[in-house]
Amino acid sequence: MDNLQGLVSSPTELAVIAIVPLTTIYYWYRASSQKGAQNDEAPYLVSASWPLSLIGHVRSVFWNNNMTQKGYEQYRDGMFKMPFFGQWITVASSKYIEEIIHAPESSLSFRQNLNDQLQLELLVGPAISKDQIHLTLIRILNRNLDEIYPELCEEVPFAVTEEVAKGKEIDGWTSVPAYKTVNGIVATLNHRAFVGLPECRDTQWKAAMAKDAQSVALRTWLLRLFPESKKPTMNSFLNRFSKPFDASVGIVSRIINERLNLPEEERSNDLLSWIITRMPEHDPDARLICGIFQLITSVAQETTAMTFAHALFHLVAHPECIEILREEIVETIDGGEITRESLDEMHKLDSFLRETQRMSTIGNFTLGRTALHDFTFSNGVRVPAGELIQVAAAPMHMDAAYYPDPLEFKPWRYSEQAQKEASDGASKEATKKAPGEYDMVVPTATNLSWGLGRHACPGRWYAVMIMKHLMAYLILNYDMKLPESAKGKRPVDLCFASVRIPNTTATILFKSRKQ
Ligand code: HEM
Repeated sequence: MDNLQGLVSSPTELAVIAIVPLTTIYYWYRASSQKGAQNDEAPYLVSASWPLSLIGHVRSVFWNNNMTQKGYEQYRDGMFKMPFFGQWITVASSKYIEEIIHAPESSLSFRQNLNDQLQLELLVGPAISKDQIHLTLIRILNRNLDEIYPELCEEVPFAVTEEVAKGKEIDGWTSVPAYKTVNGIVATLNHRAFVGLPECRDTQWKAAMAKDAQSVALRTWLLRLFPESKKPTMNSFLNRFSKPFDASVGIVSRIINERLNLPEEERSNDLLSWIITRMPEHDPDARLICGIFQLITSVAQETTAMTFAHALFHLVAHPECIEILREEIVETIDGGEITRESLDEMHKLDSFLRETQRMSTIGNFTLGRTALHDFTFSNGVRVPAGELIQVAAAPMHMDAAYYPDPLEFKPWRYSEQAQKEASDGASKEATKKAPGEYDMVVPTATNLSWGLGRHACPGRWYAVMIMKHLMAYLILNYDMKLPESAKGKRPVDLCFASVRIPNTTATILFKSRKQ
């Protein structure tokens, strides 16, 4: 448990971590009552016998990364079963990726898994779980990136200055808790893109959204403890005390009314307006709008903030990269401002970010699918109906079969490879087949940070745009370094359940280069 020491930054985090062992025991109890695996299912990685499997359940929460890595190495081209939140999930190796992504939704369901993880049907209703309105909205977001970009450019200096100013002055540098700072900056940027001014800078709005995100996460956690048939009753019971999105529904109602009083072409061009436009004008359901808005904001927030904070820790742990990146940025913008086009020309920056994402993949698993009926892989392994399938993404990203010197941080791994292939006549054909294969935004069969196939993250263009711009801005405008006490070492991550969370308490020192 030493990877938790010094990493808990608030009583809420402590409370959540304290609840986890109890929940784990409950999940273990529930999973132990399931019937054992049959011969045609994947082999168990750890003992499934009662009561030994409790150890496996505890390990899958606190040492999930070690456990997944062990299974990956032991069943290299195969599959194994491991405990995960009250289930025994089947974890497949890279050999089966194609079968998973090409299986129809009616047999391996992405939606069912998303619904189970987030309890969307009960908390938001069928607009997301069945009608997939979030996908329509993110498609609109992608079409509007050119319009949103200038707003983000305007917001970045404000968000960075505001968050860095909260730090402590030490010898001419400002010391800030890095992950918290990144979270604050990303939240402001997302709110600027999703709801616009003035709300994106309004502390009341941000507090309401954060409170809703927390209470919805807690409600989801609670509902997942109950069998499917009991969940609606439990949800109605909990609704007597508080309803989902209670904190923001009042503010959202006010904004809806303000916007509906404007002709459509005068409403701000943001996520909230796009949602409102898709609701019946005479009776827009503010709570439903909050639910859809909150879902998209939450998935955008956690993922982007964690990925960026990991990258920032890699940057200060490899200070030699700062000057090289700065040179590329200065040369690319050539005395002007950072633009969307210039971001496309920053190949080293792109490569640096992709390498940090490879080494610090935020989720051990990806391509999660629920088997809606018994599903049999080409190797004859059967996954029973209702069970979850995952692919071990993080171990794959550290596998020498796919990445030479996988444990070494090679920031220019992708830009150099792309350059080599472009200048190598013999491989031009291959380059043509996979344009931009090494670009950060491109999911591949060996880089699963965005998933793969038809459910690959639809928000990745937006996320990459934000992360590249923000990193370029910070490198241009700030000197950054680790405090002496870190002794040049990248702060240790918190690996909890299947998530790799950036160190929540470590600090980074910032100094404005304008002074
Ligand atoms: C660095 C940031 C991000 C990472 C690493 C990330 C990663 C992922 C991954 C791994 C998946 C699952 C893919 C699969 O299993 O095949 C996913 C799905 C999804 N992501 Fe992201 N994501 C990020 C940012 C965002 C942003 C900014 C948005 C919204 C603006 C977003 C919206 C979604 C949605 C809606 C889905 C579900 C797609 C579906 O229903 O088919 N993500 N993301």
